[in-house]
Amino acid sequence: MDIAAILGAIVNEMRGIADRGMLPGYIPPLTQVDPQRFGMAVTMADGRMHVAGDADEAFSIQSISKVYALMLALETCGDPIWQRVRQEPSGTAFNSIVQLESEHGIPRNPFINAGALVIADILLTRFGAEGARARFLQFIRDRDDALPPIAFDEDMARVEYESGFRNAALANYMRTFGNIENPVDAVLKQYFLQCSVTMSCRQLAGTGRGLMRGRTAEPASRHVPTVLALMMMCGHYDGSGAFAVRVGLPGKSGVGGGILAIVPGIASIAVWSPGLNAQGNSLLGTLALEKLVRATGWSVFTPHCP
Ligand SMILES: NC(=O)CC[C@H](N)C(=O)O
Repeated sequence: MDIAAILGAIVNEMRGIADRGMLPGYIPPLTQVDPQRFGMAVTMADGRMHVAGDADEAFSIQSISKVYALMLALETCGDPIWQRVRQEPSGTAFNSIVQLESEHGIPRNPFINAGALVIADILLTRFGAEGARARFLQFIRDRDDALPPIAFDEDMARVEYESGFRNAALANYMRTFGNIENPVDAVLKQYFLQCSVTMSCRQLAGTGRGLMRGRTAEPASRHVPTVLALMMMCGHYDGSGAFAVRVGLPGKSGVGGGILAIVPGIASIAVWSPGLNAQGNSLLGTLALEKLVRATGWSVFTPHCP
């Protein structure tokens, strides 16, 4: 299968599409990004990397960071984290507050904002403020040591901190149920820093290698199947069902327009197109993944031999 040719064709097709979705107006720096940008990268289990379009341009990974935060929390704090965040799809927007009241401050899953705030709180309790920042960044860097340095975008984190009233409300509300242990301020700072990490598609696909669990990959974490199951069910918020139907891969989106998708045992895929659909997921990113999966037969719901 000629993955490079498939990616090249998809990039060409995407260039010609006029409706590129909406930029997220509530995070001002993200409205400055050129919606014409489009990149894709695929890392295969044998280590080969294929890239196309703007695959080396760094973008804000935003909620894709929730995957790494969850993995770090699972690997360092283990299954007790599931007492504070559940494993169920929410069916609500990424920043929704409605379920928290009737569900006593326990978020549905770690990929909606409320759940990710709890995970940030867990990391803060475990490592302290300085330690949690450092461990988080190191954890991503350790996913692929061939990568150029990955960093926080401190300006992005500050802007979100100054205007993130909804996230502040979520954290304060959960604190009233005792499900946030640290000062809300510190939790928000940790969460926004995590969201602010910038990476290119090439880097993002590289950091997904551990989730792909290719035959040549390093020993996989026992938590990988859990993380992939949650990505499939919850990785696109109230668009997760449609994403599973259209693409058929565990994936995680961010409002920066990136999506990380995993073909277990076969490939780690990153796509970036800044315009979003109504659920806040990359409009063309989703379409491109649909096309890639159709061309390769990589949906986990399609029988295939690696
Ligand atoms: N879906 C997302 O990427 C949301 C992340 C963003 N930092 C927020 O908290 O709103």
